[in-house]
Amino acid sequence: MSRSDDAAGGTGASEVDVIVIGAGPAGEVVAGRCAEAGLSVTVIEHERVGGECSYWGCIPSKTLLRPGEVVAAARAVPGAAGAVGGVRAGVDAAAAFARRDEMVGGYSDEGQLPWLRERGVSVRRGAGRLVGERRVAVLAPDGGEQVLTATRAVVLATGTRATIPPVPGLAEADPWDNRSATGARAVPARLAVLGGGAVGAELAQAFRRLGSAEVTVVESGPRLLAREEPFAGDEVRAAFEAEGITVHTGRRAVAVRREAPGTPGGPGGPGTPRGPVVVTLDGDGGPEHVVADEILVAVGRTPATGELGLPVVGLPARGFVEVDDRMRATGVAGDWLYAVGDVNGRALLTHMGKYQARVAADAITGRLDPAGRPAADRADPGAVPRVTFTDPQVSAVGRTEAAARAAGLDVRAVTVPTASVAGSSVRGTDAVGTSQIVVDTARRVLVGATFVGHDTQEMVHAAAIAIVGAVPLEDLWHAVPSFPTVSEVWLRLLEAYGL
Ligand SMILES: Cc1cc2nc3c(=O)[nH]c(=O)nc-3n(C[C@H](O)[C@H](O)[C@H](O)COP(=O)(O)OP(=O)(O)OC[C@H]3O[C@@H](n4cnc5c(N)ncnc54)[C@H](O)[C@@H]3O)c2cc1C
Ligand SMILES: NC(=O)c1ccc[n+]([C@@H]2O[C@H](COP(=O)([O-])OP(=O)(O)OC[C@H]3O[C@@H](n4cnc5c(N)ncnc54)[C@H](O)[C@@H]3O)[C@@H](O)[C@H]2O)c1
Repeated sequence: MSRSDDAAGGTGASEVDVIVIGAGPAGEVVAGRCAEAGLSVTVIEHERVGGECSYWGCIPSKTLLRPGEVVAAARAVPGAAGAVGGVRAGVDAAAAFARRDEMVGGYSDEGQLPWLRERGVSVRRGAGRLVGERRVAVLAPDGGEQVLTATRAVVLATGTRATIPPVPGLAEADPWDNRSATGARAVPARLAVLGGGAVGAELAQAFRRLGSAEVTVVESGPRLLAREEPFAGDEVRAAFEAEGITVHTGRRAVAVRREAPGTPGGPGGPGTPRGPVVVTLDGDGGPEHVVADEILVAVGRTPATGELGLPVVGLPARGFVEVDDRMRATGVAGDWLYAVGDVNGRALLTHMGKYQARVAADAITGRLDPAGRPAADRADPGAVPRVTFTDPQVSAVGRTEAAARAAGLDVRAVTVPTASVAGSSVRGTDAVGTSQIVVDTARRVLVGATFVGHDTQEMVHAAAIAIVGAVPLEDLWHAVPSFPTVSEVWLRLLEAYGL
């Protein structure tokens, strides 16, 4: 089988071992790992190799959060505080945007191609869609179409797009989604954010610290970060309110109006300023309207499956592609169709998509896992790590207390203040947050852990290892945390449990 690399525009082979549709983080990894195992692989991408994460997700959002985080951290350290102004005054938005541009490679995927090239993966530019069993049509940017055949497997890795809810007037108001927000070139004076999940919370704080005078988060559920422990959302809310971000929970936008959309080239003509947007809220307890200069929609994700031709193989035309633990699409016979990453809806996180990609590649190539077992997803749902990069951070892995009980586990949760250890105080005067472990009382092992606080992002992997390794509490007792680190919170938690 030929291994032509047509990333530069060649034609490539029409029959290969594996075809991957979508070259985001999940698609890249499944393609690379299959190729490393000696298979011929073509990956089809209609935008940029690297996907949402690289250009409009993880990377730009974390880059835009970072300046505000550093300035806030410095302000909490007597001796350093004088070197920076106020939390927002110290942030240079133009320089932050320039750094963002650098981190996204100037929105070019040139830097992402060598990794695939080195593995002999062929990249086809165009939109892929299923046209039969193991058959995929590629619609090239020039309108040409070619049908490719996979002798072994087709892997769907097309990810998701921002969901725009059917709120009257919202679409006409030309709202921001994660792409426009992470790609912003100016800071709106007033920003309204619909949705208080990870996207909404991170970007609300990023823009407040980049200089937005008013940021208002409207969340329909009872709290921010609903997937996490309730105390996490409450503590992030308290931090938001302390720095002037308004949070409305239990409220929905029922109408949106923008007098003059005024986008460059739009109804108001090139360069016309956009008029303010007025968001009408339902529910009680707060204002009826929020007025802002931009409105960011962050209410969840819609799988990019509508154009994939799924009915051809007997699957519903839209929605997430359901998979088994080997990442095979359920309901499709013959073990040839796989789905990895956001598109299967299991865990919408880059690292989990890449883990699923390794599982799928090994399932396709027949490689056993390091323990000699057939490749399978053994992390989800019990050991999914996640970090929300707000300040304070919410770093968690495994099940929340409620999710553990819902899964039928008999658990006991203990909490301690993250600030109860010297490492937190040495870091600064602003220590906040709660840390918690959720313990399976029958096995005396961790099934969940959450650390809210500063610099907790690096603590979560220790908890992941404790959960995946099913380390008994009695053994964890001998894992001595260094002094003075924030990790000493582990010791406080074990003591709180009664050890
Ligand atoms: C603002 C924001 C911040 C985030 N921050 C984090 C974070 O900090 N950490 C984290 O773990 N996750 C984060 N995420 C989630 C993360 O971005 C996704 O989980 C991840 O990008 C999913 O990877 P994927 O490969 O499954 O899909 P995607 O990254 O969406 O890639 C799919 C690719 O498929 C292509 N494609 C789609 N349809 C077709 C087609 N028919 N033919 C050819 N190509 C096609 C697309 O162009 C795209 O390149 C964030 C998301 C957002 C929106
Ligand atoms: N740091 C990270 O790892 C990170 C950062 C960003 C995104 N992500 C991933 O991206 C995924 C998508 O994030 P997201 O924040 O878009 O979705 P989400 O599902 O996490 O949160 C969306 C929120 O919007 C609320 N909502 C829904 N409809 C609403 C409406 N009409 N009005 C007001 N609120 C409404 C929901 O109650 C929910 O709390 C997440 O699942 C997460 O895994 C991860």
